Amino acid sequence: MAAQEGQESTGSSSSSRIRKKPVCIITIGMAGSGKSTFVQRINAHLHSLTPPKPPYILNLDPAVANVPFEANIDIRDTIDYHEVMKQYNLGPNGGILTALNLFTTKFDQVLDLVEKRAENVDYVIVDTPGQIEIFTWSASGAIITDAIATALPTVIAYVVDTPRTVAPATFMSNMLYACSILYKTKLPFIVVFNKTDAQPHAFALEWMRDFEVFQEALATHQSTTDDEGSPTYMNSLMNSMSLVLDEFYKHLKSVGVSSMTGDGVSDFFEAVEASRDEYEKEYLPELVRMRAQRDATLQKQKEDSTARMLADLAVDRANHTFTARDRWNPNEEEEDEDDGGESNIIDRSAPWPGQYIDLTQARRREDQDTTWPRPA
Ligand SMILES: Nc1nc2c(ncn2[C@@H]2O[C@H](COP(=O)(O)OP(=O)(O)OP(=O)(O)O)[C@@H](O)[C@H]2O)c(=O)[nH]1
Repeated sequence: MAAQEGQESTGSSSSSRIRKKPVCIITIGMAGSGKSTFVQRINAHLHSLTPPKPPYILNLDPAVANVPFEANIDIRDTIDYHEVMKQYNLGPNGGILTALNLFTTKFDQVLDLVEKRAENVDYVIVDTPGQIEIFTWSASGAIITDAIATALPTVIAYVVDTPRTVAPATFMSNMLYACSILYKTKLPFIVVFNKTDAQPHAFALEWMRDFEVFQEALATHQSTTDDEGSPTYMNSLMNSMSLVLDEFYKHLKSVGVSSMTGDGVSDFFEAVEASRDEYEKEYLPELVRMRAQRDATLQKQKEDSTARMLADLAVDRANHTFTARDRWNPNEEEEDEDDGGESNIIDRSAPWPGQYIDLTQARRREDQDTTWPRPA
């Protein structure tokens, strides 16, 4: 409801005369933290609003057997994870990574579909693979995140299994991981302490607010001195880390949610709306600056290679054999790398006017003899 109110209350402002772009929520978290249940909960929340605001959902987990929500685009419709494992002779993690790599090659089509729907939805939700590192530390994860963040205001929802982080050392490891993702993506970041019905997250907020309380908790959980009475290496390390994290916590939004009961979901959407502003004020200008820098570098490279090519041509002109061989022949057929605009990403939702969706492609059929391209 908060999100809805947030949108309506700004409805009269001059900036909102142009329709706001949807916010993309990328859900990341350790295996079993409750990502899919969380996505289903926020999906249900958006459907329950008046009027309902159904989101556009992307499932990027090729290995998941069942998802509790109806995804609009599902990686499993395009990539058969078991087939990838078989053909490339891979284990489960290699299979998920290769499936994600293959899907990334089609991500421009996904973005096209998302952008077509941007007029009609307020939120795009992305569920990521269960093995967190496959998304956060792979080239394809970075490409997908960057592509989405360039097209839409984007926020990372980092889902934490609260009952499993009550031990200070585990809590700190989880927060260090969150910190690494924040610095890698540089996107607005919300820590979602999930499963608060099983374990309230007040302890986590207290540890994040006051590092001395956290250090006390550390001291009670493990011995802080060795046999000679000096602080143990682990103790010193964790104390220093907690000081580093103290800075990180200052820039962090955190909410407690129960994906089971729905408790805290409104707080989450308030944090999302605040993150949209953060994206527009901080991330977008930085993105524009980096893009301008990249364009300038590319332009410089282009000018350098043009200069080199002209110099080479000057040398070649002295040699008539090369000149004759390299002359452009208009009758020669050019190699066409375009696939003719053929699309094989499936949008499961109702087609919009003019859009043809071949539902026979919605599931890979047993009789299809697909040969995946070998990885380079
Ligand atoms: N008590 C409680 N259990 C939850 C909550 N959210 C998720 N769970 C449970 O946590 C388990 C894992 O949930 P999933 O949604 O499958 O987690 P996931 O992160 O998507 O799992 P992977 O995709 O395998 O990484 C399931 O048994 C859920 O029922 C919650 O808010 N409260």
